[in-house]
Amino acid sequence: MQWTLVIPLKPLSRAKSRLADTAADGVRPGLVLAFAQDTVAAGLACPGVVGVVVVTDDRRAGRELSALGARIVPDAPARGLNAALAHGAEAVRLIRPRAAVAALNADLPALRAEELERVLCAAAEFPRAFLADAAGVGTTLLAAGAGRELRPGFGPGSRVRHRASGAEELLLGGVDSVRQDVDTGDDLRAALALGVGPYTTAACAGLPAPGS
Ligand SMILES: Nc1nc2c(ncn2[C@@H]2O[C@H](COP(=O)(O)OP(=O)(O)OP(=O)(O)O)[C@@H](O)[C@H]2O)c(=O)[nH]1
Ligand SMILES: C=C(OP(=O)(O)O)C(=O)O
Repeated sequence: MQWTLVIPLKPLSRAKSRLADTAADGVRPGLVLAFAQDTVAAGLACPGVVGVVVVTDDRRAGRELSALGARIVPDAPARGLNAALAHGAEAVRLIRPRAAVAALNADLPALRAEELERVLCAAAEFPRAFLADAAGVGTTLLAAGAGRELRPGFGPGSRVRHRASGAEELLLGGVDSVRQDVDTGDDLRAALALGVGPYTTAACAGLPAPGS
């Protein structure tokens, strides 16, 4: 199965507020952009991925991520994360009505293409499927096969919501890079331990050691 990823991204100046202790206001937007660049680059490097759509109103992010090969869709609904994801999936299916779509957070700086490939192969066995985040309470990926509505229920505690929605939980091991979202300084330290991509490596060079 060939997947189109739908990646939501808040305006950089407002994103990742929980990283304020780790990255000051002046540098946090660049760090958030770097997370998104590493996420998009790994997504595009995944053999099962035919395209990446980023739903964002941020002009700088739009420019940089489209230079990597993503298609940028404005966050026209402006009604939060799940409305943005539903809108992105619709934009994909206006062009390819039978597209399989997978929503993926933009904060996965350690994402590895081969691990994403394993998750998408597993998701292809079900009409809808999701992967829980490293903390075990949220979700990093929600997939919907051809002809299936995405029905995103992201946000705090989304793991139980996605399970209750009938999506299959993917209980795979060895896909830590797909689970490791970064909300806090501790998350960033965990992602650095897994090994982050080149954009985040460069953006972290000027930061104090996370958690110090
Ligand atoms: N397009 C769009 N993306 C969103 C919106 N809200 C959240 N996101 C993105 O959804 C993903 C998951 O959101 P969070 O992990 O809560 O990120 P965040 O809102 O930047 O983080 P905090 O400020 O710490 O809550 C990230 O990629 C965000 O950039 C929204 O209203 N529109
Ligand atoms: C968006 C989510 O949560 P967080 O803000 O913790 O990344 C989620 O897990 O659905």
